[in-house]
Amino acid sequence: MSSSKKLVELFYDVVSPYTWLAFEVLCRYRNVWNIELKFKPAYLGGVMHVSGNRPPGVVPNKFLYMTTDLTRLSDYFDVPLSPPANPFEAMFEKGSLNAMRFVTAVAEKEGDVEVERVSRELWKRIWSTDQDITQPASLTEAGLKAGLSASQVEEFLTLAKSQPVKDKLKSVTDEALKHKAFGFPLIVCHVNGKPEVFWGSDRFELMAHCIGEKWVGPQPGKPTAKM
Ligand SMILES: N[C@@H](CCC(=O)N[C@@H](CS)C(=O)NCC(=O)O)C(=O)O
Repeated sequence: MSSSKKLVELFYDVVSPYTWLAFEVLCRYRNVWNIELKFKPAYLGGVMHVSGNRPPGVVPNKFLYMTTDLTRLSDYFDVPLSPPANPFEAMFEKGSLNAMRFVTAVAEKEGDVEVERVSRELWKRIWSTDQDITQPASLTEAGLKAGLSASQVEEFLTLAKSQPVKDKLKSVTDEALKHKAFGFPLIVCHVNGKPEVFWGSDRFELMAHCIGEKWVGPQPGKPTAKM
């Protein structure tokens, strides 16, 4: 990493639709801003539990608002978000523990490219095509689509059940909690040795200001405003 590059860490969990937006934006800006983007797969359930927070979707009016909000955001960010038929089942009953252990296993053995691709495929399943992300067959499908070989997928499925990978996911989640996380996306920008912590996919303008960069909308490569 060139010394002038600012380190930007994205703490994420594929159970979070807002985090998918932040993930895609940061992937787009990675080559526009002078940053090194570091993926930090973590477990939102743990963050919620330890911080004493409650998922926003459990308040019925907030849930309704979020459904509308996500539809608008999908268009604005150009990310194919589409809520599952039963978001409560997908988010709270099935959850993302297995999926995030799988991503953690990939992160332990592979580089950013693989982690990015596998994470995106899992997000597509839960937040676009309404598919399971808990079963080994589901993780296998996501892994293969992300370009992993069948033997790599097999290895990561086994690793995901191992204590070191479980501990790693917990330690990254603890790291987010040390930054006082209460939800995701949690984006930590290291500016002059100091961590600047942002929550949400709606803080990019402020974040850009803090790191001395320019926010030009969610699609930096494309012309702005539809007139
Ligand atoms: N305003 C934020 C909302 C992000 C959000 O609601 N994230 C959820 C997970 S999908 C969360 O962590 N919520 C915690 C809370 O609302 O306190 C955004 O636009 O990104």
